Amino acid sequence: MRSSLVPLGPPVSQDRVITSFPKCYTPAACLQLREHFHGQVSIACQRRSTGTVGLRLSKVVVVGDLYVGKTSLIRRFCRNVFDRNYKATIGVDFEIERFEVAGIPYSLQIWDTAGQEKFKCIASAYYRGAQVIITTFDLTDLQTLDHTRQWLEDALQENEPGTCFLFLVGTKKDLLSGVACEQAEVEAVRLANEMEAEYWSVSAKTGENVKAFFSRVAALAFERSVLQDLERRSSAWPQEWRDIHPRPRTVRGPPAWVAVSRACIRGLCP
Ligand SMILES: Nc1nc2c(ncn2[C@@H]2O[C@H](COP(=O)(O)OP(=O)(O)OP(=O)(O)O)[C@@H](O)[C@H]2O)c(=O)[nH]1
Ligand SMILES: [Mg+2]
Repeated sequence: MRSSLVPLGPPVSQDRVITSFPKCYTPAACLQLREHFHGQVSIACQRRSTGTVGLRLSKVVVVGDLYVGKTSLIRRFCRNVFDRNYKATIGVDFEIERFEVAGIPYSLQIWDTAGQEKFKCIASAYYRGAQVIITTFDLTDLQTLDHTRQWLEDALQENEPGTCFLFLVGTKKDLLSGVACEQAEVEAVRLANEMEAEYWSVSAKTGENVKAFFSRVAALAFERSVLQDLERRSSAWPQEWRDIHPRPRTVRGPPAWVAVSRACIRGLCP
């Protein structure tokens, strides 16, 4: 069903509509194995009770060494183009990508940062407030994988602990044969687990896994945004109502405090 909450601009294109929870790349390095939305999120979406989630932009920051293919990955996803010529990113750039997730409009603001050392101080000023950090490396150059720890550390430093989803992405998958790719992936999966990140291999040149990857990012970020919104709204209940009616673990029907407030409006409360 199309959402009635689309706030701005033309309708979301059909290939940005996410109805079922996208699968991970490999269960060996996966942020969550569920293949459906969290129960509370599904119910909130069905009821169109997702608060301001549809009106906000969730920030995604892409970091990694120069030349690993950050810009190419973002341009493949957002514009469906690939340029074989290298043009270094100077500082930062961003794209806004609109989705519809479980019937609710949802937007990602995807920040492309410079990998060159001389631009790092400009780029790092934009790490703050990230909901998702995507750390990238080149599958054909495992030195760039070694550097991902530092990139991640720098990005995490600007954010509150535990507030970001982390992804580790190997780029240029088209340049590796089956066995070489598998070997690189074993290393990467090991590191992803240490980082508590989800692992993906992609190719901006062929487009392999690019849409699946960003759909996964959007679905996970959306789900967390809705859960946070539900949490925020329920913790905004007046304290005395929360004492009498503890927050329900699952949203079935209007929450308890709605019934209480309706009763109060009708003059039935003490
Ligand atoms: N074969 C192949 N080449 C790629 C792929 N992705 C990027 N490239 C090439 O790798 C080079 C660097 O790509 P960019 O996307 O500009 O790299 P970047 O990480 O944004 O670099 P900085 O902006 O300097 O940090 C370019 O020549 C791209 O054409 C890919 O998936 N396959
Ligand atoms: Mg770039």
